[in-house]
Amino acid sequence: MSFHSQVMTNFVVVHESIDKTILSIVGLLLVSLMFWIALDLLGITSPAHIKGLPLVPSYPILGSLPLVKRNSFLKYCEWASKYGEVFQMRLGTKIVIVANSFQSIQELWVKNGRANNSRPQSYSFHELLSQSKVYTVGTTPFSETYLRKKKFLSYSLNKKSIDQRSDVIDIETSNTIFPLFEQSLETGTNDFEVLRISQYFTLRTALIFTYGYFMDTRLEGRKLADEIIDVENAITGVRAHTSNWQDYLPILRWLSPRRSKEVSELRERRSRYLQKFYEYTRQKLVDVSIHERAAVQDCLVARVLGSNKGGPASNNLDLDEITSVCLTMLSAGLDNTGFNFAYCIGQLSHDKNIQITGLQQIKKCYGDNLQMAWNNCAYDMKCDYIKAIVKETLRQYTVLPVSLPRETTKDISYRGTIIPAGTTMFMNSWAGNHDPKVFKRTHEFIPERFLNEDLQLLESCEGLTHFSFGAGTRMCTGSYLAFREMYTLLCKFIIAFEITLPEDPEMVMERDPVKLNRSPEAIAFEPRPFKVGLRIRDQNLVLKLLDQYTSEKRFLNRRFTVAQKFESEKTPEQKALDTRIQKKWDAYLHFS
Ligand code: HEM
Repeated sequence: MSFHSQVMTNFVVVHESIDKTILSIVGLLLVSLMFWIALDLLGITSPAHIKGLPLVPSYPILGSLPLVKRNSFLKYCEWASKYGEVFQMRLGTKIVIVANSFQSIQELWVKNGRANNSRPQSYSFHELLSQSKVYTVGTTPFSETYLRKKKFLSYSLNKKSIDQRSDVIDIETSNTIFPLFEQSLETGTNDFEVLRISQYFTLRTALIFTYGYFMDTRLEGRKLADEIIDVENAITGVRAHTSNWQDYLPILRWLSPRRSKEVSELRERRSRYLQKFYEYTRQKLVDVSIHERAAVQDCLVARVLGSNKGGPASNNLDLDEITSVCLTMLSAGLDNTGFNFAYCIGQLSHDKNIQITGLQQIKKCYGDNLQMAWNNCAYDMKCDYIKAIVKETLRQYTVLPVSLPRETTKDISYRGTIIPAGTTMFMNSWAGNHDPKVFKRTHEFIPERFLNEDLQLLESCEGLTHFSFGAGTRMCTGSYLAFREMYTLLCKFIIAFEITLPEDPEMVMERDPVKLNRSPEAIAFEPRPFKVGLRIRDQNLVLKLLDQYTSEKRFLNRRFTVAQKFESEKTPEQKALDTRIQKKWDAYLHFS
């Protein structure tokens, strides 16, 4: 046999043996899969169902996962009309209950609030993203640490605390609108994208409340602001309820290393800016200059670190808990408030009448001098019509169409069925907010549905009127802040501009939140890019406001002038504190 044919023969033999090995592995996998399916169909590996609640269609092993990957809330609405307003579904190894009507949500979330008060842990979010076990307050399961963080945050975000810091909202809403004036006056531009603008606003406000950090998103702060918005936005993808299959099928965790890498990169990027801000505040607090300390003394971190005595339990928080609270402040409203506000302005660009009534009602509350209205709206929230527009935006848009998931900590008795402790529950807030039994012409944008004939808020509308902030014991802690931010920004937009459709028909906002959504697999509705026309109503008013703004800005710059303190000037106590906190951060962050 020639050398060549010898090599060929060996090659064929080796090849055949590899083929056989592959075939045997594939065969083994197939047999195992069949065996697994058989066990599953016999109910041996499938999770136990809850007796007495309708169970929706599902596949072996996967359950309903393939059916609810995109726009799950619409599938739930479809199933609710077939099987009943509350049903159970199987997601991989879990059973989940879904509530789909105004009444059933009230019953399961409000009436049974004490039993329905924890959060389930998910692999993607709690293990991959938050390896250091620092997650937001809203995703922390019910526990001692949750109660400590919640108590501190509730105190910081209650009506009284926010009322005391209305000046921040006042200034930052002006900081949002004045650049639009300037751009409009200088370049004659009318068409603007409001989404990023409102995200910058929410971020700046959160940074001041949390760290006493003033960010100029027009200039040097923009790059960092974009980084934060992008990271937080990518993280909402990781938090999606039903599109991360590895959360429900542990076997898939072995098969998705790429996802793990992406998630750990997000975690590191997030850690970097959290540390930067925390360091900023800490440095300012030990500064000898009164001005430097004054700039940060009212913020949350200052309260925790003890320079400001106000607030309960603040000294009991450890570093992980402080980080969790700060993270919550930064991330919880960023997309939610920004997306809602952008949607609201997009709606108004379609509806001139709402703007005309809005302006009339603002004048009715504050008099014809609109400068007065501009200067006061952040402090007194007097105009019910504007409140109704904000409420209708929250209801109609329902930025989290399926609210944050819950886990029961006690048994719940629901219409003859026992829902055991440890069950995961989804609130279909989209369905609750569009329940035709409660909201007539439910898919239309009608602020008047919350008002009486005199355009005053209906008494029944002072309380829980929609589920966009959730409901019950774990309802959104930042709802008052978010509402006030949206109210003030909206008042000022209506005072300043006539809001029209943009010149480019391609950029007109789609009014249906479902069609407008660019990421049907994510936890939140995220509007596709759109523009609105913003035409200045009254140039004289704008000039007066700009004048006032320039002097306010000068005042602010004086108050918060940044001056770096030299290490050599620090007292030994200040240095010791620095080292102690730095050590903790190093241990926590493991920076590359
Ligand atoms: C329009 C803006 C916002 C919307 C639509 C929104 C919506 C929600 C929803 C649906 C929940 C889950 C509630 C539940 O399980 O019943 C939640 C929880 C929470 N939100 Fe918001 N949120 C907004 C803004 C904010 C802001 C600005 C903050 C703080 C700065 C905040 C802080 C929280 C916290 C701490 C929780 C967790 C509450 C807990 O688990 O005890 N939210 N939010």
